[in-house]
Parts: sequence; structure tokens; C-alpha cells
Amino acid sequence: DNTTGAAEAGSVAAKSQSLSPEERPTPPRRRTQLRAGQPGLRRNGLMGMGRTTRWTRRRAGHPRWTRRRSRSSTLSPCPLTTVTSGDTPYTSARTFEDLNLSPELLKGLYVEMKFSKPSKIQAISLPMILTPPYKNLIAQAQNGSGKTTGFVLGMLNYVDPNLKAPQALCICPTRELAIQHLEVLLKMGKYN
Ligand SMILES: Nc1ncnc2c1ncn2[C@@H]1O[C@H](COP(=O)(O)OP(=O)(O)OP(=O)(O)O)[C@@H](O)[C@H]1O
Repeated sequence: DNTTGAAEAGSVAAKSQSLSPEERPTPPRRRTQLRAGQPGLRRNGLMGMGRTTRWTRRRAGHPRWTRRRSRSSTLSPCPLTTVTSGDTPYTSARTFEDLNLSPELLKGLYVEMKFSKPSKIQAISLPMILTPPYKNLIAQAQNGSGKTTGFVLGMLNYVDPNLKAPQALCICPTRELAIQHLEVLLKMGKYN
């Protein structure tokens, strides 16, 4: 009964006014009051879940927020097969001759670059780049392990020097890196 409730609330308020400050009951904390049902909070449907929480959940891949997006996604699935050192369906290259490279490219590797055999990342990734079945490849290895030299070799192998048109695209995050890659390419491809 609202009337009785209001009267009781009024008498409690009057009683607490007559008490000394030490004896007065502490008022409920604001959070507790809001939980009890403030119309403003209910209206926007955010009871107990602020914007931050919602976005945090969405970013964290919470099923409630990811389900709908994945259902309506028009992107085709992209299964990734992760392989680690040597664990691939391809045979790792122990020598550059194993890769069926052109004599010009081999000369560039031995004479200009002064390489004797593929590094680990090259031994694993070059057969994937140069021999069928051709697949998209994301390669990751430590700094200075021969990644750049590896993909430059792959590019040079596919480019026909007699065809005067762009045949390969290398996207670099900085201008300096692009220049460095060009230098490696010109050196390695000197005899192409
Ligand atoms: N098979 C190889 N034999 C000998 N030296 C090599 C071989 N492959 C690459 N190098 C040399 O190792 C150095 C690092 O190679 P590269 O720049 O290709 O490595 P990276 O993994 O791309 O490095 P970063 O991660 O710093 O870009 C270069 O001086 C390169 O000439």
C-alpha cells in the first residue's frame, strides 16, 4: 500500500531528524538506490550495464555481441593452417638448387648475395612460395632471419624481365623499408 508506505517513510524521516547526527542511520548508497529501480536507468535499457561494459564485451568477443555479426557476415571463411619449423606438407629446401631456380637467380644468390644455403625460414617458406599447391602464406620469424631475402627471391622467380609491366607488388609500412627491399631486389636480381 503506497499510502502506508509513504506515511511510514515520512515517520522514519521525521524520527531521524529528531536524532543526533551520530545516531542517525546512514542513508543508502546511491548505487543501491539506482538498483532499486530508477526510471531514468530502466528507460534506456542499460540497467547494470554501461556503455563501457558493452563495448568491452564486444571487443572481447563475448558471444552475445559476436553471434549476430558472424551470422550475417558476407566474408568467406579463411581457414588458417599454422605450421612451425619444418612441419609442412612441403619438403624443406636444403639447398637453393632444390628450389628449381633459374641459373641467373642462383648466380645472384651465390655471387652477389654470397649465400651458400637457405636460412631456416627460407628453407620452410620458399617451397611453399615456389612449388604447387600455391597458397596464401603468412610467414613469421625472428629479426634478421632472412624473411626479406626470402620473399624477394620468390618475387624475382615469378617476374618475367621481358615483360615491361608491373608483375609483383610489395607493400611496406615505411618508405625506408621499401627502399631497403628495392636494394636487395636489385642486388639479387642483377643477372635476371
Ligand atoms: N640464406 C642466407 N645465407 C646467408 N645470409 C643470409 C641468408 N638470408 C639472408 N641473409 C642475410 O641475413 C641478413 C638478414 O636478412 P633479411 O633482411 O632478409 O632478414 P629479415 O628476417 O627480413 O630481417 P628483419 O626482420 O630485420 O627485416 C641480411 O644481411 C641477409 O643478406
